[in-house]
Formats: sequence, structure tokens, C-alpha cells
Amino acid sequence: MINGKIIKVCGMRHAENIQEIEAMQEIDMLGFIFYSKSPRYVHELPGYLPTRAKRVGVFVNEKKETVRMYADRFGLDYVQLHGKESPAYCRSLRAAGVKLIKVFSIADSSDLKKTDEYEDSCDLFLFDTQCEQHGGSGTQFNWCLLPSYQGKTPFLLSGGIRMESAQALCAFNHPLLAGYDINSRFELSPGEKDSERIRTFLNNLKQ
Ligand SMILES: O=C(O)c1ccccc1N[C@@H]1O[C@H](COP(=O)(O)O)[C@@H](O)[C@H]1O
Repeated sequence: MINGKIIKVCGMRHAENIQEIEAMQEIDMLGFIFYSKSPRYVHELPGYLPTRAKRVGVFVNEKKETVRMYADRFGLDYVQLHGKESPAYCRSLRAAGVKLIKVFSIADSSDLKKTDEYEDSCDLFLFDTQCEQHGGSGTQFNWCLLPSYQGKTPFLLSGGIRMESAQALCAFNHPLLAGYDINSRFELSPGEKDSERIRTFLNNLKQ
């Protein structure tokens, strides 16, 4: 955590890279993408999985049985849902013992209204940029829309966060901002994170 905010690094898949990134004690969550159309898709069990950082599995409109299978096989602490999953779908996975992050793609403030029916069904929301590929666009959305979020579920901020975003992130606040999720802007290649860039970003967040 940095300044009380969760730090999540998403799109991991190589054992050594996972170990290297997990060694940064500020990082709380590591994400694994189980969406086969993603360039970060995890097609085989990595030789190392995090033991300290929480494991987050990312899915898009997947069958519940498949999500449960991955949750068991990878020992997932959280599932992060980027598709059109319903509140009932979220509740039923949560009842099976996994924590739930529901993603909302934000293009205008009406998209924030969609969170209403998911209150009490999720542990965290995640606000991301609207894009065709469901996530990993590397593009930032307009954070100025977020003050109109008046729900009660804490949220992670995502979508195109990059090293240069640190100053703007420090200046941005919301009572329910729980943390930041970084992904494609910190890569050497899809699914391989650049530890130096991440280290610099974390240091900049501390200032
Ligand atoms: O990264 C992907 O390829 C991806 C594919 C499908 C769904 C989600 C995906 N990633 C998530 O997208 C957001 C934003 O990423 P970025 O910073 O814009 O690259 C993040 O939560 C990733 O977990």
C-alpha cells in the first residue's frame, strides 16, 4: 500500500517476473488474465504464484463453473469481472468464497449509475476506460467524472495509468478511492512487467 491505497499490478504470467514484482512490498495484488482474446492471456499455470500478494483472476463473460475452476486451480483471492456479468452472477461467486471486483467502463457519468444495482454484491468496484477489447486499452478516461460516484462500495482506479500519472493520482481524491490498478503502460512486452518503471512510479506516488 502507498498512502493507504491498494496497489494492484495486472497482467502477469511469467514466474520470474511475478517473483520480481511481488518482492516490491508496496504491491498488494497481482492480476492474471483468463480471457483468451487478451495478449496477456495466461494459458498455462506459471511456475510461481504469489504467496504474499493477493491473487486476482480477470474474466470476461465467462461461465461461473469456469471461473470457479480457475479460482480453485490458481488459489484466487479475488475475481475481477470485465463483462456484462449480472449482480446475481456476482453474488453467487461471492457466496462460493471468492472476493468480487466488478468493473465498470466509464465513458460518461451515466455509466456510474450502473453501479447502483451492484451495491452489496461486490467487495470492490473498478473504474476503467470504455474500449472494445474489454480492458487493457492503455487509455485513460476522464477522472473528472468520478466525483459524481456516490455509491458506498470502494473502488480501484484503472485505465491507462502510466509512470507520468503519479502526480495526477496524488492530486486526485475521492472518499471511496481504495487504490490503483496498473497494467499495459508498465510492460516490456504483453504480460511482462517492467520492474524499473514500476519502482519509479511507486516512488513518485510516495512524494
Ligand atoms: O489487459 C488486458 O488485456 C485485459 C483484457 C480484458 C479485460 C481486462 C484486461 N485488463 C485490465 O484492464 C484494466 C486497464 O488496463 P490498462 O491500464 O488500460 O492497460 C486493468 O484493470 C487490467 O486488469
